[in-house]
Amino acid sequence: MVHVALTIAGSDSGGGAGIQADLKTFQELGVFGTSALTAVTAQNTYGVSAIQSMEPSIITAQIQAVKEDFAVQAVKTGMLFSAEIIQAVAAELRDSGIPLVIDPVMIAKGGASLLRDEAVDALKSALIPLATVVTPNIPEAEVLTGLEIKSESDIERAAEHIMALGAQSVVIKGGHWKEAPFAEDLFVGSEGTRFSVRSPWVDTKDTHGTGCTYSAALAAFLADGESLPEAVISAKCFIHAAIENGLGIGGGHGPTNHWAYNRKGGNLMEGVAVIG
Ligand SMILES: Nc1ncnc2c1ncn2[C@@H]1O[C@H](COP(=O)(O)OP(=O)(O)OP(=O)(O)O)[C@@H](O)[C@H]1O
Ligand SMILES: Cc1ncc(CO)c(N)n1
Repeated sequence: MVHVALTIAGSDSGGGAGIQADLKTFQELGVFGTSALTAVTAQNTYGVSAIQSMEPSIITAQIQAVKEDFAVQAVKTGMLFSAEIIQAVAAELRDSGIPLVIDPVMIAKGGASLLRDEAVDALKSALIPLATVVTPNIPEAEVLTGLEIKSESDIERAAEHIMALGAQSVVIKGGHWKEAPFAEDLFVGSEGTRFSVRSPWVDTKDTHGTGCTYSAALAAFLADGESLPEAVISAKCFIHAAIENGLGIGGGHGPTNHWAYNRKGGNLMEGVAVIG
């Protein structure tokens, strides 16, 4: 039977990030995509020009409508914007028993804020404790932990800190740490599981929506029954193929190529290595 995943995220009119990236990723991975829209952004590859968030009650209603009808096998959250929205989403996900990927989206590539400053506390206290896995980039990990991340040991410390907030596991994505020799993500799970997944850097400006696409792929592989460590590795393979085969559309930070993984053929792990 087909597996069902739910994304709770904002709309990116430019189609490279947000709910559009999530649904394209689910589709490519053979998972039936459902959605609860948290906000509408007017956005393209240059940046965000307007944001309108949804009323929490309509977000709750969307999640309930999906949950009442489908056996959802994985949920991911993206842009949540306000503390009220985070509380509404957390109330629907608490005790659901469904694997939950939290991408703690804060700032768009062009600098626009997708999460109000005062919502960070709600994210930490209400949502992160429900997470199967949290997937911050390095600036997001700094905001969540209050730590300054300058080295590999800082990344490890930040991961432990996020686990201490109650998350079952964390992936700290290395896409913003350009001085590192590889684009390397650290996974830390329960019972001491810890490894890194790395790929060569792709020299491109077309990285709009990499985090959304990555976390959607992670949710899709979980919905499909992969174990968490397997899904972390598979999601890296998906995003690496998507970045490596950029589409060259849009004048700013262009979107990634959601078709690339399926069109790759041969060894899907090519270019990706697991360390530790
Ligand atoms: N230039 C690159 N080359 C190869 N891999 C990359 C590159 N940039 C990012 N990645 C990988 O893409 C994934 C997403 O990481 P990143 O840190 O860019 O997320 P993000 O900042 O949340 O993305 P966004 O905010 O654009 O949605 C990670 O697996 C990271 O290692
Ligand atoms: C709607 C939306 N969600 C997430 C991101 C982060 O990439 C974005 N740019 N736009």
